[in-house]
Amino acid sequence: MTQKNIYIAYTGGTIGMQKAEHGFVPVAGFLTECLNSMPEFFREEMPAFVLHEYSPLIDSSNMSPAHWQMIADDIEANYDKYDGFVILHGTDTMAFTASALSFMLQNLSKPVIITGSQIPLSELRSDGQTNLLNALYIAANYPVAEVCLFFNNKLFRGNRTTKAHADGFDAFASPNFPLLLEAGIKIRLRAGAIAHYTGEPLQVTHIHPQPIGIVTLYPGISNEIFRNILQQPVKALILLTYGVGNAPQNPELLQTLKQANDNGIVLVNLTQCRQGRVNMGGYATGNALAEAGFVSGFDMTTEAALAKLHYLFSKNLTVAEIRDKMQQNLCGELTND
Ligand SMILES: NC(=O)C[C@H](N)C(=O)O
Repeated sequence: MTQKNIYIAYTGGTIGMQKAEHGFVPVAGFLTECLNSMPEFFREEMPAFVLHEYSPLIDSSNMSPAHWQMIADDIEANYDKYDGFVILHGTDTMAFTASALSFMLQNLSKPVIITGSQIPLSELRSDGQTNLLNALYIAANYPVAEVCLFFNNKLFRGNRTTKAHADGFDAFASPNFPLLLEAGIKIRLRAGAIAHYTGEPLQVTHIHPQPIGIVTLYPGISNEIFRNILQQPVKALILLTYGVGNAPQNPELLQTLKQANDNGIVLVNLTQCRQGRVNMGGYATGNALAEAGFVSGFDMTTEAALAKLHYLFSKNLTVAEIRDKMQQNLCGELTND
């Protein structure tokens, strides 16, 4: 069997960091040096790989849509030369990048796996080696052709993930979608499907940063907050509602929201619960939001909804089309049936 060849796009994050005066920071060249000193990465069962280090390397708290574009363009430029792609990324905004790339990279017939670590690769007890080693091995041997996130022995659908633990190794969760694959003593495919070549070329959508508001409801929230956030140039509001999509039936608040909708702002209802989905027909308090113009985000994560809005607003679509597509399942990001 010919050895597979994997492209690693190294954007930064804890995995390649070193301790500095004010805390951990990424250091150019350091990760390659660490990897070269670890024979496990060069065993014959492992795929060949090249590592492309970005400059500057960043803590993922500094990620922006321009970086998502840089990663998507990098994959596109190297797409035909490699069997799969691993993106090394900080954990803080990994779920946002995974979600954005899932919309930006259409017709994938090769795996794109994002991973990183909670402890730098060079430190004692690092989770970086397991995460990267497995991501490379899975990209070569279990090529699930979608944007995935690998962490703590679990392969997730990228646009279903959220960072769920600030300082544990089990840092990611996919509350509304099963694992694609589990790496125990045996590697077992769960909801993931192994890639088959579709013949369709990769299609990359260019996205532009969009002004989008996100508000979490809480008892007593004032209408002033909404009036402020719904000013120009905001194009969409994600409201993190109670339970299955409920909000207080405050006439002034509902009028502010309805006015925003009439002004062409896309209003998306997501639940602030960790798991489950929005059903605005469940209670009068949810129905009032539907009447004000809210569309249901069903069981999307906030990360996926935000990335999807960026994606849709970057295409030449009308507001009505965007509202419509927010409720459709475009690439496995939501369940609406
Ligand atoms: N574990 C990590 O990678 C956290 C780091 N602050 C980052 O997101 O880049």
